[in-house]
Amino acid sequence: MTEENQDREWQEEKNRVHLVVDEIKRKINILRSRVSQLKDNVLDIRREFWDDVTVNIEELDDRIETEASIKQQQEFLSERERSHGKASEQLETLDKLKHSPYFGRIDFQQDGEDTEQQIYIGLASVMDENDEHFLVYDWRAPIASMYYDFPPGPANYDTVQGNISGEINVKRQYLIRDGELKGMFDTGLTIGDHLLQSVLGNQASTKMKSIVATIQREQNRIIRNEKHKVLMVQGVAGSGKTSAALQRVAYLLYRYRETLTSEQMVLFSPNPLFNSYVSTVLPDLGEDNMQQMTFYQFLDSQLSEQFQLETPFEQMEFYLQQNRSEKDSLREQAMHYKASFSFQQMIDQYLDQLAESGISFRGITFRGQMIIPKKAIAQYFYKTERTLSIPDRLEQVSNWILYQLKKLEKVEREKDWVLEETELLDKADYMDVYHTLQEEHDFSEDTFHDYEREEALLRKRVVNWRLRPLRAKVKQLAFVDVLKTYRQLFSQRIHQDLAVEMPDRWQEISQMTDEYLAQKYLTWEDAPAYIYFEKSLLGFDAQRTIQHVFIDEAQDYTPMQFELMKKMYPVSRFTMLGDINQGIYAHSVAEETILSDQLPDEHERIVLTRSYRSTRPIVEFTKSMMPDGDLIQPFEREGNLPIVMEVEQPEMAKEKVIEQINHYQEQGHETIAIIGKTIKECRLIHQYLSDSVNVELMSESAHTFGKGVVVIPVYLAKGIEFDAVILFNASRENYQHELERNLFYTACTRAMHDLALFSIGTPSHFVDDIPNDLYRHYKMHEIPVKSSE
Ligand SMILES: Nc1ncnc2c1ncn2[C@@H]1O[C@H](COP(=O)(O)OP(=O)(O)OP(=O)(O)O)[C@@H](O)[C@H]1O
Repeated sequence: MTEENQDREWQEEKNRVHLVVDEIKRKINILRSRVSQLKDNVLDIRREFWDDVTVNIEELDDRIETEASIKQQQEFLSERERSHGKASEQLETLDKLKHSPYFGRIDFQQDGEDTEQQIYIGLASVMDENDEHFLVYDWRAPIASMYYDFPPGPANYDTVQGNISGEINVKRQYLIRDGELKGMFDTGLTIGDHLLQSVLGNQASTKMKSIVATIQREQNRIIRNEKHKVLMVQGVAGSGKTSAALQRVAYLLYRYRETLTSEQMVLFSPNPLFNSYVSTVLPDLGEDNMQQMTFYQFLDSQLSEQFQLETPFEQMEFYLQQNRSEKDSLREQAMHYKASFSFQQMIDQYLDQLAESGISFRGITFRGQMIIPKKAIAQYFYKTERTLSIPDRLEQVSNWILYQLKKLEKVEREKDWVLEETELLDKADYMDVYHTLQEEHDFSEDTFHDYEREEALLRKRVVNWRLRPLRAKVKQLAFVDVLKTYRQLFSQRIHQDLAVEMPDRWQEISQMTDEYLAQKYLTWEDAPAYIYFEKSLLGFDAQRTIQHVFIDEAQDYTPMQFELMKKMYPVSRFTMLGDINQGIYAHSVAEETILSDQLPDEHERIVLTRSYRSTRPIVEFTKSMMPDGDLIQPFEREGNLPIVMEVEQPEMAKEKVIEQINHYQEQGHETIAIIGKTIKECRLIHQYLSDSVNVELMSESAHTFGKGVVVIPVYLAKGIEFDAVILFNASRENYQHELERNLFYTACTRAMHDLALFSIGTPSHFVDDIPNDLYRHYKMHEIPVKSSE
């Protein structure tokens, strides 16, 4: 293109930006007055709510009419509120678009058509003044997918009517800030190395950013995938798994906007810090956040008050402790076994046995008296139809018990204690009884036996009131002693009959498990198993409204945990994202995880190998420590070589770390993480540094982090990134086991621009695997000061 043409084109594009921004501003003005009108409307309706309702409660007909009138008024108010909410959201989106209305363009010539279409792509659609043509297409529109999927040349996209093919003649990126065109580039194969370079070169933020302008083709496959019930993504560190997952949520909310809402989606995240880290992405995209929770919160909500539940981080701290006792190593073995598929099979087989015999029941007592002994309940249960599931059979038992309670109720009403307790009834009960009597009079005109009738009604109330909690418990199937039944699994008698693989020291493991259960303490490895067992026995209270479940850091989930989720969310689709190299729980190294497992369901697997987060030197360094590291490709972004600094003792490390922090801050790094292996180590680091540097300690309870320097254990830094990372003690002593390799790798891959490893003593052998030219190695010796005599 000649320079003159270039200038002309630049001017045209500049003018177009102004034109679109002007149209957006015009729309904002109209919308603003509509929003304020709707707001006044809503306030007026609320203020005058009762004026417009006909209230008359004298007669039955009047009451019905009053109710209808209230309902009508309520519906009118809700409709206005909804319209106001919708218009306010549109206004917010337009406010964003006014600064940057679009970021991309493709010129597409559809096969068989004469004219080409210019498709401008932005955060949301904008129509022209007459609502006839798109000035901007939403990035999620079907036609916009070609922007992410194809370089200039032949291209196609799917629509509801079928696939449409043609030719992309121009593919262009724009940088528009404050409503002004700042730059534009014609792009080739990948979307704007230019733009991506500049985005990735920015400082890390304490909140995750949206990537719509630079989504890569392989990420787009994740975002728009709709074929399979289970989508599984194995992506290397920093490959954009979380980013793609969040854009996918936004995509689905757009694609199914008539039927899907953010409340019907759940994201399982690794820790509460991560929750807040990603919380701004969807609102930035103009969508509401989906539900977010950790698996711990999920389990905790299921266990209610029954148990004390160990957190995954407590388990991790246990696992990482240096000096282990004999009992500790037994628990370690138990942790592996309980994460295995064999253990799930053991539970399933045990459940099969329980269908024949062995469930422990609780007898039903009323006022201290046994009314239905557990033996009778067991007998009734084991007489029910065996082809039915256990939960269905228990439902039958529940109905039978409720029927017995009904019979009992009649007998109890006549007893003396009931009369005594009528005095305990409150005023409202007496009033109710009085009204009932009055109504009865209205109908029968029979005032005879008033006193007896009142007493009978009061007696009925007392017994009903006393039986109510019992009935509720029966409905909850509390007559099944789940814990006792589960504990039987760990008694020798039961497991002898099970045809599953047992670990070497099963007997000791059983005993240990039983001891924990007796204390109502659930270790992290026991909790999913217990809930799986409980729900299989009593029935899953399935959440059928949830349509999509996203599991981030999926490599840390066991098949049993996944099984639980599938049963809790039976109609949901699953998107699972993880990295086998970042498995940091004991089981994720040795046992099956949902990423390594062959999923029985129909699923699609997408592999991401390009890492965007870190500079090329950091990726080259980190990938060299992983066995399959060759598969990891860095995005070409230059930077400093990582540093490995070996010091003799902690005092020296402290001094050097402070120097390094200062150096990073001078370079303009705003978020710096000093990563430790355990919280214990982090507390020590914090103590070392806090009198010289402003540092914040992040513990399990942390929900947000700010700019500055933080000290954080690896497991809480998961999924998050920082401008610079300092690994405090990368020594051989501290990092040696295979599980620790993953921790080590996860810590190092949190760095965007700079990475420094400090080692007190010889560095970990994971560093030995890295070629020397990929880092700078310093060894600091203390120079003995000669004392002058
Ligand atoms: N297409 C993209 N355009 C711009 N930035 C991107 C893109 N893909 C990823 N990134 C950036 O790369 C970084 C890593 O992304 P993200 O956290 O989503 O990766 P991840 O695979 O979930 O990482 P990890 O597993 O290591 O936690 C983020 O800063 C993200 O903004």
